[in-house]
Amino acid sequence: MALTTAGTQPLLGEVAGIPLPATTVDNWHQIQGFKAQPDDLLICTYPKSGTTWIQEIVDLIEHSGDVDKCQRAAIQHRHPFLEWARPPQPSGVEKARAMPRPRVLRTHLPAQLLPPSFWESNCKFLYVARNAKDCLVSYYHFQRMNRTLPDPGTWDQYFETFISGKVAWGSWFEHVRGWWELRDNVQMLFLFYEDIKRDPKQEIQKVMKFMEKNLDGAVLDTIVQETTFEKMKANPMTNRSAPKTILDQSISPFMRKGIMGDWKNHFTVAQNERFDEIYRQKMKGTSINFCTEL
Ligand SMILES: Nc1ncnc2c1ncn2[C@@H]1O[C@H](COP(=O)(O)OS(=O)(=O)O)[C@@H](OP(=O)(O)O)[C@H]1O
Repeated sequence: MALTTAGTQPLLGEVAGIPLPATTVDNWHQIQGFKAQPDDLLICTYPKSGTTWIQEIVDLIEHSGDVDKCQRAAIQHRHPFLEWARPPQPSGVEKARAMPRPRVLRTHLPAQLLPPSFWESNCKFLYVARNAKDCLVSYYHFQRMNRTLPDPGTWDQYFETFISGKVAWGSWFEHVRGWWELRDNVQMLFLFYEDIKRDPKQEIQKVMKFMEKNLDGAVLDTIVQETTFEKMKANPMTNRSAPKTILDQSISPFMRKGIMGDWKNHFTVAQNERFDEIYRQKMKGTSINFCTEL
C-alpha cells in the first residue's frame, strides 16, 4: 500500500503493517531469501540511532585501526544495507552476496522482518539504540533533507507521525523492544548511543571483545579519536555524501549535531508530557533502561 507519494511514485509501502521504502517492498522476495552466514556481523539500528558511527568504529576495529584502509570507500558503500534496492544499482543483497567473508552488513529492519536465515546462522548482531526523543528530532531533520522519504510536514505533524509509528521502519518502541527481547537468545551486543557518547573508550572495548579483536591501547586511542563527531563530520568518507536530489545537506546536514538531549530544543512541555506517557505505556514491562539525565 502506498502511504505517501512524490508525484506519482509512492515513497513508502508496507510489509506486515510496517512502513518501508517502496523500493524495499518491491524487492522483498530477494531480501527475505537472503542467506546469512555464521561469520556475518549484522549492525542493526532504528534509523538515526548512530548507525554511521558504529559502522566506522567496527570498520576501524576490523582493520586494526588502519585509518587509510577505512578511506577505501564512502561509509554507505562499505557495509551492504540489506534493504537497499534502487535499480539499476546492485541491491544491498546483491552487494552482500558478492562480498568476501567475513561480512559486516547493516539493516534498520525490525527483528520480526529480518530474513529468517539470520536466526538459523548463529551469526553476530550488534544493536545500537538511541533514546526515542533524540531519534525523533534527528529523524525529523533527516526527512526534511532526504528526498527519498516523505516530507515530514511541520514539527507538530511529524511528532504525531513518529509516535504513531507511521515512519519508515515503523515504531521506535516496537523496534527497540523487539531487538532488546531477543538479546539473550542470539549472539548480540546491545549498545546505547548515549553510552558511546559518554564513555567511547569503554564502549569501543566492548565492541572489540565482541569482534574477538585484541588491539593494543594505542590502537584503541586512535579509534576513539577518529570516531568523534567532529572528526567524522570533517571526513568525506564518513560524512554521508549523496547528490542533492537524494540528500540536500543545505537544508540540514547529515552530521547535524551529534549530541544528547537536543529534544529539549524541540519538544513543548505538553509534547514532552505526552511522549513520557506514551513511552510508559509502550515500554511497560521491559527491563530496558535509557539514560534519563540528558
Ligand atoms: N561520531 C558521532 N558522534 C555522535 N553522533 C554521531 C556521530 N556520527 C553520527 N552521529 C549522529 O547520528 C545521527 C545519524 O544516525 P544514523 O547514522 O543512524 O543515520 S541513518 O539512520 O543511517 O541515516 C545524527 O544525529 P543528529 O546529529 O542528532 O541528527 C548524526 O549526527
